[in-house]
Amino acid sequence: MMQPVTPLVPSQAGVTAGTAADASPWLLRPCQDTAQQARELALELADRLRAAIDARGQALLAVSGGKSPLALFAELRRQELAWDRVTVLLADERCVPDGHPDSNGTLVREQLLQECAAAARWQPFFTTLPSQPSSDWSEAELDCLADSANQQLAALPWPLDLLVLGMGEDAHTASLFPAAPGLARALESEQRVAWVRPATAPHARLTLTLPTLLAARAIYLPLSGERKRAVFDQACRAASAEAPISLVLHRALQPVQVWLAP
Ligand SMILES: O=C1O[C@H](COP(=O)(O)O)[C@@H](O)[C@H](O)[C@H]1O
Repeated sequence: MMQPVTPLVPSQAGVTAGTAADASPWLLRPCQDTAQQARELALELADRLRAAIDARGQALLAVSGGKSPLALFAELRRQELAWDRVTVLLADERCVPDGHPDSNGTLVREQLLQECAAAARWQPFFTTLPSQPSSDWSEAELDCLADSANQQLAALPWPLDLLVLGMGEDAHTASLFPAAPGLARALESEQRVAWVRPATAPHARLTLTLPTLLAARAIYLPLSGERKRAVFDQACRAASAEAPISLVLHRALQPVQVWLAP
């Protein structure tokens, strides 16, 4: 059944529910611009981390890579909280060596784990990779890498306290890419991590699986730009593996908080 498209009508708090009929509606937060989005989202994420630490003595934070989160990371790393009780990991990683310009892990270490946030514990998906480029890796090699990541991550205090997602203009989120080899397993696996080999983007990837994403205690999706807004509007209509972000929006255990900037 088609879901109604969510109108953007801010409530008094500036947050609106996604759909009245949806069991886990997303929440919309309109922002004036990306600077305000980053500033206010960082304050909210810091409050969430403090609350998790108060409740459970520690916090598990997963962040996304790509180009969008730079302003958010610059604001978040300055927030004063008990960062030494926070473990930071990625929602997804490109299978490239540490220091590569496309490495999400390098981005997080250089842009987020600085200033106050330098005290956080960093949990990478991998530390070493096969020597040839990931485009040449066999499925057995990718299985091996995902198995090793699952072992590394097994001892973390799941579920995620806080998950900050991104979204591509092809409706991928984390590294759940539409129609990609590996996607079917990443959507269903009971493991934390699976591999995906996107046809439309460089590098094989490791990604948190859909069940792992959906179980997060809080999920934020900051978006900006008309093209991403159009993709998001489409994803609101129905849950479909052709638009993996829609699976998160429609099925997350907690309403996804979507922060929309022009
Ligand atoms: O490849 C990826 O893309 C998405 C979106 O990236 P952006 O550059 O459009 O912000 C990102 O969320 C994901 O972590 C990354 O690996």
